[in-house]
Amino acid sequence: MVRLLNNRSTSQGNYLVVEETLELLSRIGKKKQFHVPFPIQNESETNHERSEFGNSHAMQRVDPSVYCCKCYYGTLFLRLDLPGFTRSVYKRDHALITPESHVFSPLPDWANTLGAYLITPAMGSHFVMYLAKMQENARSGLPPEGVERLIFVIQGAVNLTNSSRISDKLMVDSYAYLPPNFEHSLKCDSSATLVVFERRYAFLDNHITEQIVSSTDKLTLLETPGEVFELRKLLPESMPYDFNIHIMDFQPGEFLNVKEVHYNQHGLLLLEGQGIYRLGDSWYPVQAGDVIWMAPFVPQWYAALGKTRSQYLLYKDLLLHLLHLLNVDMVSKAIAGGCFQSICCRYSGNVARFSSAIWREKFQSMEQIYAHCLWEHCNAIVLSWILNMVSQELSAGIFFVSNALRVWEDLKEHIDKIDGSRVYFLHREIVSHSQGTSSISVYYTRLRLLWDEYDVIAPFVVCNCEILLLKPLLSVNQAYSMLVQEEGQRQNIGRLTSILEPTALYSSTLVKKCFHGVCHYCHIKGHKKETCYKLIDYPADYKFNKRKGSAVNNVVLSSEGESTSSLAKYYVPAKVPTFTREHYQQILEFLGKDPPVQATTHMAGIRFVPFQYDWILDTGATNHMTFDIEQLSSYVACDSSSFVQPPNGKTTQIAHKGTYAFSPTQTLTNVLHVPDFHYNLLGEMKGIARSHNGLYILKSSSSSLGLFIKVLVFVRPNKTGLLNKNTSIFLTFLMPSSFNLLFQLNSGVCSFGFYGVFIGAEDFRLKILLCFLSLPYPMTLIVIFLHIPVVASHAPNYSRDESSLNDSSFVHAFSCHPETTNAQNIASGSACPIPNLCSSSFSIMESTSFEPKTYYETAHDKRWVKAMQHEIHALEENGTWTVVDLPPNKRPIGCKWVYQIKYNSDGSVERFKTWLVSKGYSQCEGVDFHNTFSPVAKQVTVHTVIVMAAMLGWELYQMNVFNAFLKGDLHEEVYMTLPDGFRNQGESRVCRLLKSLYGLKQASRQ
Ligand SMILES: NC(=O)N[C@H](N)C(=O)O
Repeated sequence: MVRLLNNRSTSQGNYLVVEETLELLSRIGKKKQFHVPFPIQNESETNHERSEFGNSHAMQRVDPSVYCCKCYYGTLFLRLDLPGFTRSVYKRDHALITPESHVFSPLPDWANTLGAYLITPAMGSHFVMYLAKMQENARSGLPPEGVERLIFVIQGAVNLTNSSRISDKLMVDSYAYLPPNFEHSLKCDSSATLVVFERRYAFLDNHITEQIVSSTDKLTLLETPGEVFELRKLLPESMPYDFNIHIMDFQPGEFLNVKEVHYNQHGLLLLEGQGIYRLGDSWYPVQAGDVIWMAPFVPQWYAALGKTRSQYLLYKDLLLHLLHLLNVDMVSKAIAGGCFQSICCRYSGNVARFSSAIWREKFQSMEQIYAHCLWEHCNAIVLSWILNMVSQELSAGIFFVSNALRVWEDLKEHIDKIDGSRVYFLHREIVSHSQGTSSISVYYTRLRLLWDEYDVIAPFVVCNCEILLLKPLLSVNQAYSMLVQEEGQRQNIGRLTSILEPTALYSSTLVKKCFHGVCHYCHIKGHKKETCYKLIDYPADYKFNKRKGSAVNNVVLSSEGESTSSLAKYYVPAKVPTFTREHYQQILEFLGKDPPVQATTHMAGIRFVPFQYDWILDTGATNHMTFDIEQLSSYVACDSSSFVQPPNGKTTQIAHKGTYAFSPTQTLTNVLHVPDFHYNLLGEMKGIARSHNGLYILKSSSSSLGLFIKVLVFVRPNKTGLLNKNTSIFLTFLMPSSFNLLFQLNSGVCSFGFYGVFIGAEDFRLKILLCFLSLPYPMTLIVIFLHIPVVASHAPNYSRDESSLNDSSFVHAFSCHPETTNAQNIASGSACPIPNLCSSSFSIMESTSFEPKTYYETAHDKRWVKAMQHEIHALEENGTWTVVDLPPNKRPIGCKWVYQIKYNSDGSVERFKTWLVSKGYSQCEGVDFHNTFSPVAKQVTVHTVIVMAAMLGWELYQMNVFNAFLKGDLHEEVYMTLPDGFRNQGESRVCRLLKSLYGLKQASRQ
């Protein structure tokens, strides 16, 4: 190494070359002093080369294809000797292709010629650069239509003949430019090596290019302001030529002054000398024979090193008139090489199309071409937007499409498939997104993102929430600041209310117990036998050393109105919505009580989701309306001029008019079917109901009167948050027969709610309170009456008064404590705990249907009734049972309906599905069953069959059987009660099961 540096050069370039070699060697464990095995080329060798090239300044010029064997520096030779080593590099925005990595193969359409493609569009270029090694009697082929060609001779000589039979002999350093579609032929008698550049010609106006034959020595040196290198250009600098080839000469030590970054792409062949090329962030020692591809905008810089001149040939595109077509975004996009190539391929495809002969015919004038250029420009920009926006997975599929509209439509089609489910997902996210403990700005930002996406992919849905009812409509920012203000206020008073947060409530007061008698069971004063803890078990939170007064929870209102906390830690989240003082007073008013000295309120809860098929009360609409024709028992079509006009000002078509039956005895006539609606609206109550204390008492077609009400019921949890195990609480609302059993609570959760629409009797108040008396132990029930005016003209208005925000006091509650309820009082009507329905307004977001849990929730919903009938029909068809009288000494197991709404991928309801499930847990081994097994195919078995069918070429048929237990005969004697809805009052007959049913011990378990 020392010898090398001393003998040849101390220039930085050599030093780097050698240093790099040493570093490489040290990395592979050969770090030791070594001698350059080959002497540096001497004059005679150089002369030999010169004679081979037959050209005066070919001192270092060699055939690049064999150059690796003749390199100047033994150090490089050493490196190339290493197994698998190459200096070639291929990166996203540049490539160095060195001679040892050239691969030659016969050039198509050329005779006796081997070619090595060095730069092609596969790299991202819009041109090709290749070496053509012509052998004896070699002949060239023609480039494809519309493609122009430039050849430069680097070794040997060729004869060029054109269609006019004019011939030119081209020696080393000679070149020829051959316009697109120009007939020509290159012939070689002995051998020649050419570097060839080809690209699709970008036709412009009426300009055409001409054949040029010349050599570098005939070219004049051009001015290079600010630069020191010598520059010659092989082609004229005129409009028709869309590229040029530069010959650039550098003396040792000279370098590019400008650290160039520009839109042009380059193909470079180093003809002589050596130096350092900087490409992007990489620095490459280069020498004669090396080829470089430079993508647009790759930072580039060259310094000539060594003792002799270095010279390179440089392809440079001149898309002056197409400059706008080059889209920086596309190139700068940080994507993997393959993708990048694809973009450029596609891009060059555009250019190619632009320049094709078809275009030439297509466009008559410059205006047309410019118009098309503009189109291409927009197209390219939109394409780059799309490509930059979509995920890598998606972009892979669209790289090859060059028309932005097509890409867009493809994507739309592609993504539309999941659009529905995305809409559904967004919808649900928006509906269920709650502020929780986050600040309004966090909440707002997240919600805004959801809304923005929703707005884009789903049509605008008119929302009648309170803020949106303001006139003039607030801007989003105004609404935001209004909410922030409100947030501030609430923080000041230390309360945070969120209607979507799970809420429930316990209220109890220090009102003196109303029952003064003695329990007949334990003989202790203050309660009755029915509510005696000794008899019915103590609640877990029962305080044995109890002081007067009941448990205190979240809010304690002293006479001074201060709040304190006590038992909250047991079962109430730290920040739960609380009652405001107004609410509390309202409740007390309902209860007909004076504000106590001390009162307590507990809250816990559930999320409230309305059922789409519920009827929204007292909407103020002139007519009753339903969105669903299926709900009408009889109807007639309306003519196309029938419209309703909701308060949003739009007119909406009425499709039908018909009758809706709430129950066999209660019907609504003249109900309009308005398909555009999302809810059922009960219009003006006049005529169908009379108002009484804010309740609407329905006049029904029969003599019995009904009451519409939506109720949420919360039960106070015990201390540990759990109801006593095995505790079933039956709340019996004494209503018309079908609603007798309202619900059963045997949940282990600390609080729960129930939501439903009931048709009650006229003396509802009395009966609802009476039922509380049958509670097993003291328990506070909060009944929340909800009234949801979707298009109500009397919906709360922000401007009404400053307390309007608190008007989310949709909760009208009353507390009922068995110990505090005076049945006599209530019966005599002196206590009036029924809230005013009219004022209980509550705006709620549209939501999806919920799945009923009990038969009673579905008994009057035609869809569920239909689904149940369908299931029964299928079971009977399959011979699942026969209906028999229950034999003596036999005990039937129960059964239960299970409901599920099946959704399409777009969130719309596909169908209402029901299953009849037997209560197999009450079966006894040896009586009702002996063995348990799996009468349905296991998934793995199905897979095996499919695999076998695929392997053996079987045909597979798929059929859908409505019942899971097509087979699965029962051998045991199992009796089951008749399913709900298919049993008459007092019916004693049962189903003798012949086939398995879900839930049976004999049924599937996997
Ligand atoms: N890398 C180069 O040599 N670039 C040239 N100076 C050019 O683009 O003009």
